[in-house]
Amino acid sequence: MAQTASLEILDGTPVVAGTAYGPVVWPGERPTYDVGGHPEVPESDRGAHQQRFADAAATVATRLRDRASASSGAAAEVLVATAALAEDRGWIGAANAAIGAGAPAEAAAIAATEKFTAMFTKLGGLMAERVTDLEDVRDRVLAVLTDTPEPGVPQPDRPSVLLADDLAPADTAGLDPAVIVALVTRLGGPTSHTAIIARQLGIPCIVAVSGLRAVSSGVPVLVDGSAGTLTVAPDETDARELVERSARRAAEVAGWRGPGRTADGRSVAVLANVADGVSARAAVGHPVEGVGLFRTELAFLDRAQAPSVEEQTSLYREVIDAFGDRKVVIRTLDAGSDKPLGFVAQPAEANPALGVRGNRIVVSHPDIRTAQLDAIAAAARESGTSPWVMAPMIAGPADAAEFAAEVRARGLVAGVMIEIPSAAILADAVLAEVDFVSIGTNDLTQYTMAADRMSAELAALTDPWQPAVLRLIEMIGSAGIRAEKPVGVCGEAAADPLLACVLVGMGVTSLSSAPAASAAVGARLAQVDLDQCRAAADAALASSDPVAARTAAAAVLDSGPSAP
Ligand SMILES: C=C(OP(=O)(O)O)C(=O)O
Repeated sequence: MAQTASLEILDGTPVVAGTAYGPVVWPGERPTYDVGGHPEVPESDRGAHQQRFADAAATVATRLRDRASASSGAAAEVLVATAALAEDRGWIGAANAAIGAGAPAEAAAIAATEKFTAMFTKLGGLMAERVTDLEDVRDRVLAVLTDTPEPGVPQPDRPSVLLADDLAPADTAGLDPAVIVALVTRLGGPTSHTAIIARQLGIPCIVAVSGLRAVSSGVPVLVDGSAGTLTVAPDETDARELVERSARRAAEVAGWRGPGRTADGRSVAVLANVADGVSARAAVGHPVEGVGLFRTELAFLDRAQAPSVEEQTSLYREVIDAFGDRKVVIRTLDAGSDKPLGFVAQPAEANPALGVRGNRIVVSHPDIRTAQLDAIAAAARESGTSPWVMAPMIAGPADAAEFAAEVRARGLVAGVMIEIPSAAILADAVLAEVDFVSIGTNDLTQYTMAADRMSAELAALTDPWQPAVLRLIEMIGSAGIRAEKPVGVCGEAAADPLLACVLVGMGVTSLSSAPAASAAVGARLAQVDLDQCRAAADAALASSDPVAARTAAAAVLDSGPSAP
């Protein structure tokens, strides 16, 4: 818990952006049952207890399904999944076994749940996040068995902030965003059901906040879903102003249609990352100006045989056709490491992220790259367009020159990803060999920080705001300015509106990310001018850690466009 002169600020993991202010409400008490306080059930009554348990579980499942029918989207899916837990054969079987050994139905519900939650917790990750769901089912069954009210979230009489240890899907799915203006939980991760439904409802949300239990019902709090902070008893006028500012920003994002440019008119293409024709056609519905990264390997992950040139041509046509004459950047297969391809036979590697990955397969499988470039060239000819083509995992100018020669021999525009620190350090020499570069910040961060991008434990290290990563990006951006060649970013960093402005200040000319992020990025860029972006980049670069870099950049960017 951070503490300023008079304010307590709790930190957590940000899940849904937005700012909200209101008094705290906590969910009501869950039903209790004293397991030890009941005698063993005589054998003759055990059948009746098994029936009571089965009826109670069926009642809970039916109620959850009825609520699912009255909901939609993720909320409905989550409620159906929770109903299925109430009917789970393994869980019911464990309860029947406990009753068979003499436990009353109530104690059996508790024992069966304990057995499964222990197992889920041991498995960790997504399974561990299902513990809350099963405990909720248990409490609902207990409520039916003990004839007490169903547990759940209170209905406050004014807009309030809901705090909880964790919320069961059935609680979250029924929330009214007009009454519950923010959600903050002590437990849970960004993929928990609380998080999924908060996203669907658009309720600002933070999870994994320690110290939350010390905040009592009725205390006013300010929730910042972007920063992941909860401020206890803030100044009311300041808090309301921050909420209004956040609402204005949300409206600007909703209304942003592109094209990407700063307030003073510097064009920055806002592009989409896609995986195939389906995702490309979906991306067209967002305010994007084209495709900045077509991850071609994702279409072939389950294939044992290499796709033919014809099949590839038609896949590439689908993406090109979705965008008409707009820009499309196609990346050659990024095979290996976390994306192994069955048709790229590779001996087992002790350390695949540092192994034969991406463009490096050309040494052992030159025919695969040749076929892919031929297919891209055919798609370009057939569509009468000129897609840009780039290779992943390029270590330096020699790799870049070899790849560019192959691409240009087919009349296509040649570029490379910069995601290995060596290529960033040699950015001038790399740019001399190609027409453009695109920075893969996910891998650049992984390789710069020597931290596996898949590791939740190392999340603080795999943060693209790490000053060392920013320094490398700045080196690439400056090299692009000197070479007068485009420098894009196509990693997740391009989806962070604040970081996007910093990247532009470093010389980045296009930003490509999940299409859903495009409006927030474009709207933020439209609020700042290029000098501000440069000043924000300088402020971030002068910082010694990622949190300080973000704070310093935000201070510059939030100060409004610089004077003309
Ligand atoms: C865009 C990138 O590539 P990948 O597909 O490996 O995320 C990156 O590394 O930033």
